[in-house]
Amino acid sequence: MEAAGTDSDGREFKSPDEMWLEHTGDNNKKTQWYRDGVAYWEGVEASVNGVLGGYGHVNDADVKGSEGFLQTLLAELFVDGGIDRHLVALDCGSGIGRITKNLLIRYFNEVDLLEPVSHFLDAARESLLQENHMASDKHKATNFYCVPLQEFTPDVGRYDVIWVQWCIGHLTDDDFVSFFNRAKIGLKPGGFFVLKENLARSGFVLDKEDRSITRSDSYFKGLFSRCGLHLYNSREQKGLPKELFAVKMYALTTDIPKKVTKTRSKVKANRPGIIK
Ligand SMILES: C[S@@+](CC[C@H](N)C(=O)[O-])C[C@H]1O[C@@H](n2cnc3c(N)ncnc32)[C@H](O)[C@@H]1O
Repeated sequence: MEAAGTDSDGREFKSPDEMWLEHTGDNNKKTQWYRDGVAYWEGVEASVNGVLGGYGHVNDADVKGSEGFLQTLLAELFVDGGIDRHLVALDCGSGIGRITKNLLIRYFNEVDLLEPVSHFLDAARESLLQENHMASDKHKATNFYCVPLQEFTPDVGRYDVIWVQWCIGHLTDDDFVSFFNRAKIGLKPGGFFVLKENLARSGFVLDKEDRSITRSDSYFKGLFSRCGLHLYNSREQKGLPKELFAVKMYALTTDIPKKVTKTRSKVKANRPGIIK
């Protein structure tokens, strides 16, 4: 990966390798990088506005965009949109459980959440367990893991979908690749990843405040191929304020998937269904 990038002070780096070497080049620096990232979020209020960096009002557009993409994927990849399957998702870097609460819990029978910042995860647990109580036991938040992505290995074959949104920028390239390689074993046969992230126009932008990087589309594609992942589909998020980075959703599979064939008589039933 050779494209040049900048940091939030406008300093230029010739390549990501130059930047990674400077910030995470030995074990001490790397430990500090991850500590600083978590410390930043520990100082942020556990609210939608907090996890969205003061842009709480983009929540609805974000959820709508994600829902459209998820519906397409479920309809194309799972028989009858997965309606006859016990669907399980993992929400990575879940923050306060915004995505689980507004989207995943309606489509999946179980959702696990992974988040390294304990006051975010506590807020998620509180609001989702309340929902569990009110809803039928056919869909619920099940496990709450307080660990960072770079230290997490999922149970074998538990998940239909592993959702990774607005958190992978905290991981170095090597940890990005090893996370996805470990996480592959957590997918059921036919399961997939959704990665939803900000995009730099080219190269990368390092945010020195929260210790994260925003990668470009081609930077991501280089990493997907290092992970041995297949890019099944992608879609740009619409309706975000112009001053924000562009946002893209990627659906990634471990193999080239076969689209589910729909018979004529089943066409009507073949749409994604919300679990009731
Ligand atoms: C911008 S917030 C997004 C939260 C959530 N994904 C959402 O969209 O509402 C970034 C999240 O990444 C989490 N995070 C920071 N470092 C992480 C790491 N190493 N592994 C996993 N998550 C991390 C933060 O604690 C925070 O909850």
